[in-house]
Amino acid sequence: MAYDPSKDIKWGIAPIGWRNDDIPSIGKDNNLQQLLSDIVVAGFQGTEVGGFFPGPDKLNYELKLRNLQIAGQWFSSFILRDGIDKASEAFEKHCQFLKAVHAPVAVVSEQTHTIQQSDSKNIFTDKYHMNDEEWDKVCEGLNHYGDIAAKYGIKVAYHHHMGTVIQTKEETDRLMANTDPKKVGLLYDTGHIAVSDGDYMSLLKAHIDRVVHVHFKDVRFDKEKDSRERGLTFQGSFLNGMFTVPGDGNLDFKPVYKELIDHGYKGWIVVEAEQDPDKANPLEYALKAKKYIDQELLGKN
Ligand SMILES: O=C1C[C@@H](O)[C@H](O)[C@@H](O)C1=O
Ligand SMILES: [Co+2]
Repeated sequence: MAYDPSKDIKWGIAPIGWRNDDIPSIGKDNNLQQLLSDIVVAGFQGTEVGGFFPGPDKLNYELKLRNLQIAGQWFSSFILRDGIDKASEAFEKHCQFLKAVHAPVAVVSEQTHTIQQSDSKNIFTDKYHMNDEEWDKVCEGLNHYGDIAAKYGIKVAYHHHMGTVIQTKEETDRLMANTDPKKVGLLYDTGHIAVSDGDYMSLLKAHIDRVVHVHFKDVRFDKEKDSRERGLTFQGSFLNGMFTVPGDGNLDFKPVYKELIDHGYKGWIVVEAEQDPDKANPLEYALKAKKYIDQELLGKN
């Protein structure tokens, strides 16, 4: 069948604008029903699973009422800390949940040594760099995850992420080179690579054939500069307004979207903007993102 982006690409928005798994106190009054109904109002087709979501039966029931789907769910991987066998047991449980909610991808991030939740480390300068032995172990473990995920009809979408062992393009290049393309796909996150490397197109162009999931996160350059100058933590930076929804910050999503469709990308594009919901009303920002996507990327009036 001919490629048709209007059918082959699904648009979602992540719960992170409503409630943040890294800081559970943020947005704690926004419940599941409120979140899912806001997503319908804003015109998205689905979301990712948040830490506060219920089990599959209740979740599937609430999704069906609103004709929404689950795109995937974050998995905090600890291959280096726990070893491949123990980490794989946890990953297999994750895949069982994803299968029960009909999600196509597992969003994987190696969290050993991460400074993402640190309340003191400078997110712009203090990340950990793996040695050769650690690199080999992570790549081996991720290939193993690929085998597990395949049993459940799910793909591994590896998330390069600020403050983690795989953050930069150089690190993502090494990961892609040392894992099996049939087992390990890439999650391309505009916001994380823009803050890490500045250039957010090269990573996409280099690995477009591995991309199985996409996060659209915009960056406010003035807030990024301020956060960098003040040496803020990851949480401090997003509470300072570093991230926002597409169309509200300084990244240009047109070449990103063009690159994806020029290469026949099939899958989800999920808007993901962590902000303080008390300052950035989640529904208002979801509507803003959808308007930008419709008008600027899809050419709708
Ligand atoms: O995909 C993501 C999941 C979050 O937990 C994370 O902190 C955020 O920055 C992100 O990109
Ligand atoms: Co992301």
